[in-house]
Amino acid sequence: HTKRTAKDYIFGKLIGDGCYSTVFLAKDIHTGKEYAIKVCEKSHIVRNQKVQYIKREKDALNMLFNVPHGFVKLYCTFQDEERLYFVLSYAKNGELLHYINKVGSFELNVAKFYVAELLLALEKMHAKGIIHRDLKPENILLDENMHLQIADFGTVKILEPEKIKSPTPTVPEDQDSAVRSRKISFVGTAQYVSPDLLQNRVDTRASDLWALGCIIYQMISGLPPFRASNDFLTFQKIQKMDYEFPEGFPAEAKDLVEKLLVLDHTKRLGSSDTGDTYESIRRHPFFEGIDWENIWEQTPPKIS
Ligand SMILES: NC(=O)Nc1ccc2c(c1)=C(Cc1cc(-c3cccc(C(=O)NCCN4CCCCC4)c3)c[nH]1)C(=O)N=2
Repeated sequence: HTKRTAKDYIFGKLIGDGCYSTVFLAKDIHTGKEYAIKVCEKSHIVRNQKVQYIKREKDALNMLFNVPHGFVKLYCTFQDEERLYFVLSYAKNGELLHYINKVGSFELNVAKFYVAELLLALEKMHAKGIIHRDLKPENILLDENMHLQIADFGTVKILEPEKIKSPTPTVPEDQDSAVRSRKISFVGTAQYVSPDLLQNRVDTRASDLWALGCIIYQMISGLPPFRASNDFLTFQKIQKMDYEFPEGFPAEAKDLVEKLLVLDHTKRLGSSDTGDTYESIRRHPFFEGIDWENIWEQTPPKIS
């Protein structure tokens, strides 16, 4: 069909809001299909020097379009005088955070299921050299069948092809700075940002593995491990590894979290895995009983 414009959609409720974008539920007037349309104000993007982030988001989403499960899809983009539009999958059941807050904390079988789907999605993303850098329960969505979809690729780093296979971290220079300085102009959401990103300005796939550890902790306890009244104090807690497990936190989950929340990113579980799967994480006893080959076809356990 011809290039879409905003006139091809009926815009509905606001379903997401960020510093540089607003996400609306929208219906395609020709097909009746529902989408999430992410709208970015051009002037705001340019003024805040975020053009690179928008380009990387589109590249990452295009790289992931043919991965059948685990990610929102980018169907098309268009623009008008003032705005950029990304037509994305509508994950009808919204944010994982909503469910964690609604039930307080997940039962172990529910946490195990969603952590396994999240790990499979991370494997696909990292195998293509895409580091998300802002994984958190707000960016993890649930589709109409309650399967997981990672959203918001506005913070990604895309490794050059020659660096994709290397198990060692990427060199400190960052795509965010024009010169090969060690400054990283981007840091994710305080509660989930890795110490390596905070300290020596290196963001690698292991940064996402740190966030995975934080998300597992939060699914089971209801709150992220590192939290304080402001971001600076949160960063301090992260760098001092100042967190503890609540009474009754399941032993296997505790062991897995402790193997992911490791200050040295080269020693994090999975950091030394070289293939396209995190075998050392898949083998952990926490995942006992997970059917890795068929999980996307299974009916997710009820969140209650
Ligand atoms: N920054 C980004 O890129 N953000 C994005 C990108 C893509 C995207 C995205 C965000 C989405 C966010 C989203 C938000 C919601 C949502 C928000 C608020 C309410 C509801 C809602 O009521 N859904 C109906 C089912 N609910 C589910 C939750 C319990 C009550 C009943 C959905 C659904 N999907 C989405 O579906 N697709």
